[in-house]
Amino acid sequence: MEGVDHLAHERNKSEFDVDAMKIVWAGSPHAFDVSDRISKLVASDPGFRKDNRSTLSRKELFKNTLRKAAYAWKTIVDLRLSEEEAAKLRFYVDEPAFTDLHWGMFIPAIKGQGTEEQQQKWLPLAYKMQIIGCYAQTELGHGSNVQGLETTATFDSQTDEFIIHSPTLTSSKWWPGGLGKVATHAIAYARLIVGGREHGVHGFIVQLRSLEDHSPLLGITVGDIGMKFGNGAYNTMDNGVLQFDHVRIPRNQMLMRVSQVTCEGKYKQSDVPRQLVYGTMVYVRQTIVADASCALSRAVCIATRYSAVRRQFGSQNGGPETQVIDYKTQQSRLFPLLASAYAFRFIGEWLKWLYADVTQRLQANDFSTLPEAHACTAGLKSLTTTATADGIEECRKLCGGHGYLCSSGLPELFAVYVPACTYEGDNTVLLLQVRDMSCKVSHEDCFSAGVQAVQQETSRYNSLYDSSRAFNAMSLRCSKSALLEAFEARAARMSVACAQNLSNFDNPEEGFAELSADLVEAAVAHCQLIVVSKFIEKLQQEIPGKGVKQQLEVLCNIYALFLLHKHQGDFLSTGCITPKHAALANDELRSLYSQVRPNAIALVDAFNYTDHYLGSILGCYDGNVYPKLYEAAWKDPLNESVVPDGYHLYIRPLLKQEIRTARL
Ligand SMILES: CC/C=C\C/C=C\C/C=C\C/C=C/C(=O)SCCNC(=O)CCNC(=O)[C@H](O)C(C)(C)COP(=O)(O)OP(=O)(O)OC[C@H]1O[C@@H](n2cnc3c(N)ncnc32)[C@H](O)[C@@H]1OP(=O)(O)O
Ligand SMILES: Cc1cc2nc3c(=O)[nH]c(=O)nc-3n(C[C@H](O)[C@H](O)[C@H](O)COP(=O)(O)OP(=O)(O)OC[C@H]3O[C@@H](n4cnc5c(N)ncnc54)[C@H](O)[C@@H]3O)c2cc1C
Repeated sequence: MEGVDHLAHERNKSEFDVDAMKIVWAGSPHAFDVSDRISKLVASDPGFRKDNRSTLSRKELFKNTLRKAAYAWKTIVDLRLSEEEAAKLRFYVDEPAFTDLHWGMFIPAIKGQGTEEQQQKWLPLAYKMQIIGCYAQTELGHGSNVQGLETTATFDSQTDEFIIHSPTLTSSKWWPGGLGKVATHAIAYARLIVGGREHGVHGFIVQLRSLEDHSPLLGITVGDIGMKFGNGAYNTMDNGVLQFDHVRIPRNQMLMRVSQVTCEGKYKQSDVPRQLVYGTMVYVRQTIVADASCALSRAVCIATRYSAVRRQFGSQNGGPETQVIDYKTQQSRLFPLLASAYAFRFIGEWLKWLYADVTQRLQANDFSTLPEAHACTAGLKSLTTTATADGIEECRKLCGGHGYLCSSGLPELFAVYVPACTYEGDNTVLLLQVRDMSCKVSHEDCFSAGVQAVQQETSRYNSLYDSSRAFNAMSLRCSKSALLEAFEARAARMSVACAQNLSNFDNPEEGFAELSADLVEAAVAHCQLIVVSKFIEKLQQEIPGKGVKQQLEVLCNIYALFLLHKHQGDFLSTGCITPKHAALANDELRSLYSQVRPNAIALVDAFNYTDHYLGSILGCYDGNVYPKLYEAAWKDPLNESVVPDGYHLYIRPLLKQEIRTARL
């Protein structure tokens, strides 16, 4: 029935103020207002329709993306949207496009690595989209190993130019989004050579295409790298290939905040650390963490609403069957993901704060917190994207057969999301960067000390071990500090074990390589500790709204106890908890799931997603799933004719046993 809310009875059960939770989720009343307004604007504009993506050919899909990007820009300009509103609009349009890289990497790279003069020249053009940029770092032969890039930038003092060149096939730029068909400019990373000496990888602004007719400039070979995973999905993006054949650019197009080349051919390194060349990646990794909560919450919203609609088994005396959300197994798979979505929201907020703090310090030439920012963004990007990709797939399974339909929205969401585990740094490679993060992570101090500090860490571990032995059922249930200490003790113990094993090797590099799988596990433990500690910190703030804080307390406990249950081997083997505690944690989880159950629908309503953004029949707000699935099936292009194309050629001869003579 049109207009009936099939989930109203679920909404009536909720025990907290959903509107207040919407503000907590958005971050502030202002952020809620912007997000709410812009999401509705996009949802109500047919120009942003997206329900036909999976049936379009690549060419149609890409042209449609170009149209939408142009239409989005027109909307932004016509409505004079602020930078914040424009970013939200691109977010809710919900289609990977060249604009992501233009706004998300090209502009930040110029801001972070360009001199004042370079920023003044290039940023106004980029802000008005009079040039469109991409971020061309990865090559066919090297992605993770940035120092292994082969493209060269050789200074020619005679002409005051750099010559950008791809000396080998493997030096071809490969993957940059927006490069394939759209970008007019690139930040290209190349090995700098001045006076025959190499100075490592630096960024250069290179024009690729004519601003008149879009043809590639002299010496540039450029194109798309081909279809990627999934129908529709990330194929709206023109990931590209690029070769330079001795392309000349003026000297002042090397990004020169970190180091400079003078017209006499002198290479000068400023006080700024070399790692700032990697600064754009730190920025984007931080935004990827915030995005993880969006993607996971979207999948969880779909799976939760559908689980309340779907019924299987358990009918008593002809009454309705059981809603699948009432099965304990469904709850134990779904509710930890709901809790993770909230946990990632808050860690994203914290990381945003951390990044803003580092940026402010960098502007004042204080580079002291850069290593920690790098370790935290790398580790948390890895943790949250892995959990989100796995979580989306779990949500698909939680929706049974219908989750496999494109109209559930979940296959496309997974296909679009899963490369987040690879881009901006492969998740394993990034976890290996967490080696500098401290064993002494607490909620005041999340950073630094170094795995080598074995003695200090061992004594820290011992004291944590003593306090964690004081655990009992009450402390697991009521005391956040007991939980936090268990996570601290586990992370500390795992780091100490790595450090002790490392000290058995004469050559640290060899030890590091040999023990890298253990180091990765220790890094995950640290990152989980940070997420738990920041969730607890969030709860220490004032949170207005009836019952809102209580719901968040429950979710925080679920997040922590679920991890404790899942990784109980680590917790038990490090002696942080006893088998009895592990069993108590499990009992407590079941009780927490029962507390979430009546609030589950309201907790996903708090994400405030429009049906347009969700893009899922199973997740639609009114829960009117079956008529919508039935209707959508008939709209499939295959159903345009009753007898399919190909009947006379392939089906009829088969039925008439003429197949051996038919020409296939
Ligand atoms: C709003 C946002 C919108 C849009 C964008 C979002 C999504 C769009 C979708 C996709 C876009 C995708 C883009 C890309 O993928 S761009 C390419 C990204 N590439 C990578 O991430 C490569 C991964 N590799 C690396 O980051 C590094 O090379 C790696 C850290 C793995 C290398 O380590 P290594 O130690 O071998 O390197 P060195 O260069 O020798 O470094 C030595 C030293 O420096 C420290 N370090 C490394 N990276 C950083 C950094 N980023 N910041 C600060 N410090 C850094 C490193 O730890 C070493 O320290 P130390 O041990 O103390 O010497
Ligand atoms: C959709 C998408 C969009 C992208 N967009 C861009 C873009 O806009 N600009 C750009 O420049 N790049 C882009 N990239 C490239 C991306 O950044 C790289 O693919 C990524 O950094 C991984 O590097 P790689 O491909 O070299 O993986 P590899 O390093 O070759 O990884 C292969 C395997 O080796 C393992 N491995 C590698 N090194 C180590 C190690 N030291 N220790 C242990 N294991 C290791 C990895 O864990 C992985 O399992 C994009 C990639 C994708 C998929």
